[in-house]
Amino acid sequence: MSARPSTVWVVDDDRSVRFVLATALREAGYRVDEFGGSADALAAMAERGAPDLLFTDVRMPGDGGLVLLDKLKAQAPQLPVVVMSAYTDVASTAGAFRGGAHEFLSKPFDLDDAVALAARVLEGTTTGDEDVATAASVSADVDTAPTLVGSTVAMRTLFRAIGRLAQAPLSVLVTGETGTGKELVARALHRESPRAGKPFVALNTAAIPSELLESELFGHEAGAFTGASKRHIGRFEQADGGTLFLDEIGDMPLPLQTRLLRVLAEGEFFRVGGRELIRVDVRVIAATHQHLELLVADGRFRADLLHRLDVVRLRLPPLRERVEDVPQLAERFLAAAAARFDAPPKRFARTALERLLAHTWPGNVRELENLCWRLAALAPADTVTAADLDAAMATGTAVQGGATGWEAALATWTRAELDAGAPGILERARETLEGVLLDVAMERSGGRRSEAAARLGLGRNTLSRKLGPGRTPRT
Ligand SMILES: Nc1ncnc2c1ncn2[C@@H]1O[C@H](COP(=O)(O)OP(=O)(O)OP(=O)(O)O)[C@@H](O)[C@H]1O
Repeated sequence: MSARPSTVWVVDDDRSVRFVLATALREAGYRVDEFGGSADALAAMAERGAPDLLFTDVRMPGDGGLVLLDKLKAQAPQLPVVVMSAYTDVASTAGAFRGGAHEFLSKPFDLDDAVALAARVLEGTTTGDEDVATAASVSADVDTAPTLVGSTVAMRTLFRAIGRLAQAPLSVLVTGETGTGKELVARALHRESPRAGKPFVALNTAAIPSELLESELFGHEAGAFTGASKRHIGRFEQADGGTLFLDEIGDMPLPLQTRLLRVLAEGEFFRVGGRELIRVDVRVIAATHQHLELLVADGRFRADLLHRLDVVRLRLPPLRERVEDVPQLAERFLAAAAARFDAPPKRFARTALERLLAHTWPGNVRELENLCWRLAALAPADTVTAADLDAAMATGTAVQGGATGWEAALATWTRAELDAGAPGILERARETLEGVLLDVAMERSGGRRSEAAARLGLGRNTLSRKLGPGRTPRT
């Protein structure tokens, strides 16, 4: 530290936060002033000039921290400002970075981290993000895509990175297992970027036959190949001015990788069969669940393309590494399902929640989301029990192809019925299921209705009604 101790200001309406942070900073040798709100800080600045560093809370009576940030940046553009907030979602962090924040500190924070951050900023050793942080201002959100949920350290760190990266026109490679939210991250990067008003175009490389991929990406002219009756505008052109999300990039055939690399380097291309040179301004975000370095070593992915796409890498942790986020995610999904079904949201019983936390989530967030939608539709009561959960998980496994026994048979039957466009599938399935249960229970109870009813957990009258006077057993 230089001879003159650096001055640090702490602006927060919460006296205890202010006190502990100021004390820790003083102990580290800084000259610290505390302010209970934006107005006091601005008045002090008018009087004695800017400090070397300023920490500010976001939500405060009067002007909030982001308005303060705006005013500070107008008066002292070089002043590094650290924004502190308990609101760590992408929109808040991106809002802070857009306003020119130097860093974002999630509350509650570790005091040592805050002091270390102050030291890094004051010694000018933060990562050179200043240019990024003070870059372009942006229009309001236009995309209403679902927001990323998560409050584990891993996710907060990710949100901060998204907030920061959204402002820079860099290529980003998003890695993570299937269903971890890679596309959602790409959408958030777009939504918070200066490109938000322009298109976000997604293309799943693995889902398109390789012979069609080139024209899907770059378009074609009429007559370019058999079946090309009309001109087709490719995804690159559709995304002009905006963001192109290339999912499963590891599945792109090698010849197309070569072409993509050239387009990325030159920013221009010909449509398939075309003569007009097309120029586009597109930010590319690629995603993969594969280990691209291994594909490179195998000769299946171009190293130079990897370098071009991988300017910044965001890794999405699998859900099993952040199970603390499961309850919050589940609540979000149950609420979304309830809104769709126009019903009150269901809640999890404690035992059900414990089961969710113990599960390993091979399908990650998508698996949890699907499970919640099934529960919202199928669990009978407002509270989801562990038994409801077991039943819904078994169905899920059947659907994902890992089931054995009757769930697998049911899944096969359902597929066949759906493919055949058969009507009333659920009703027929219910009737069949119930019929089998009743018949087998009667068989095992030697035809005694009261016993069969008791063993099934039904009232005797209900069973009688369901069996009817002359019903023929199915088994
Ligand atoms: N953190 C999150 N908060 C809320 N929803 C999420 C989150 N992560 C994922 N989801 C939801 O889970 C589903 C799967 O996410 P997404 O499609 O982004 O995953 P992905 O990693 O791109 O999957 P794949 O590799 O299979 O394409 C989506 O419906 C998405 O909205």
